[in-house]
Amino acid sequence: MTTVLQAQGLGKKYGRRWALSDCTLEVPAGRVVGLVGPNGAGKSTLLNLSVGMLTPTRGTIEVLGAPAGTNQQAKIGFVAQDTPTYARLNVADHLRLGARLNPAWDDAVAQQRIRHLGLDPKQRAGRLSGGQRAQLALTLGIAKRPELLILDEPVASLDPLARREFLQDLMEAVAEQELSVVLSSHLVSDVERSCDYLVVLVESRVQVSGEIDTLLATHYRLVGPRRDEKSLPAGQHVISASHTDRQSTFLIRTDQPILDPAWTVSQLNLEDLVLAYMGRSASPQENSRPVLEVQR
Ligand SMILES: Nc1ncnc2c1ncn2[C@@H]1O[C@H](COP(=O)(O)OP(=O)(O)OP(=O)(O)O)[C@@H](O)[C@H]1O
Repeated sequence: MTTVLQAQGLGKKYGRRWALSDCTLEVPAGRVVGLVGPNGAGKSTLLNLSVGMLTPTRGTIEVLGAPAGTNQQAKIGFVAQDTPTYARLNVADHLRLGARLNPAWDDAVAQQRIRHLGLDPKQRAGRLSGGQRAQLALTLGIAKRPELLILDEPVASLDPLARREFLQDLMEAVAEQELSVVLSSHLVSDVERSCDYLVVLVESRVQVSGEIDTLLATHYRLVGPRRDEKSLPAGQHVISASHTDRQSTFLIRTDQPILDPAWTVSQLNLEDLVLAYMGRSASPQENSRPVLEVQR
């Protein structure tokens, strides 16, 4: 399997309002994918569609080679944004339930994580803190040993140390088993630390997707005398532009060497890159180039 998630013209409508519309996306297998985008971009809607919790209004979505929601439950781990647990069941009950429902359940991993987190097996989930509940839900997701683990803002409620440890656990799980991960996050630093593939979603549209190393190696900041963006060579795709009276700054994507000596050229870090693509929604009329043209 080369693709774990494939969406084509995918849309979801609530009443008259589109939560996601015309989303086209392909996620390769064996990656840790960071799904990033502003509030309301449609990330949770996309992830819920991918596990069959929602059904598309339009378009298609395939997960692990089959339409989303069709008999894939054993192969997919999903931790929703509100990290659902059963309030009246205790921690040990959750592990027992996990073992009962999941054929590939790894009890040693589950027990070890619970011990390491210092969670009391007899504590009811309803009495855990928000962060502890998130840790319990994440433990269930990892111990299930899925082929694909989908996490909707998994670390949002964790303290910084717990966040780092969780991402470390996740990377270990990825290294040990053939696991693909898609996680949404607002924290670019966490994406940088744990993901090797990036998808930026803005207003339902994939603005850019690709291997993070490749993206970083092909994006540049050009600063130099004021220029019109139309004067740039055809292979230099402008992601954002800003001008003063005498100076222009362009964030561009290109595979080719930048030969013009008028430019001071620097590479972007991941945060610059993400923010540049997130900013493209602010002026859609200027952003007339089709999104996929800037994908590799
Ligand atoms: N159940 C619902 N009913 C009506 N509108 C909804 C519902 N769920 C989501 N929406 C709308 O769909 C759009 C996309 O929401 P979604 O939760 O997918 O975004 P998101 O990218 O996950 O945002 P955030 O980063 O804030 O979690 C938003 O405008 C939201 O208001």
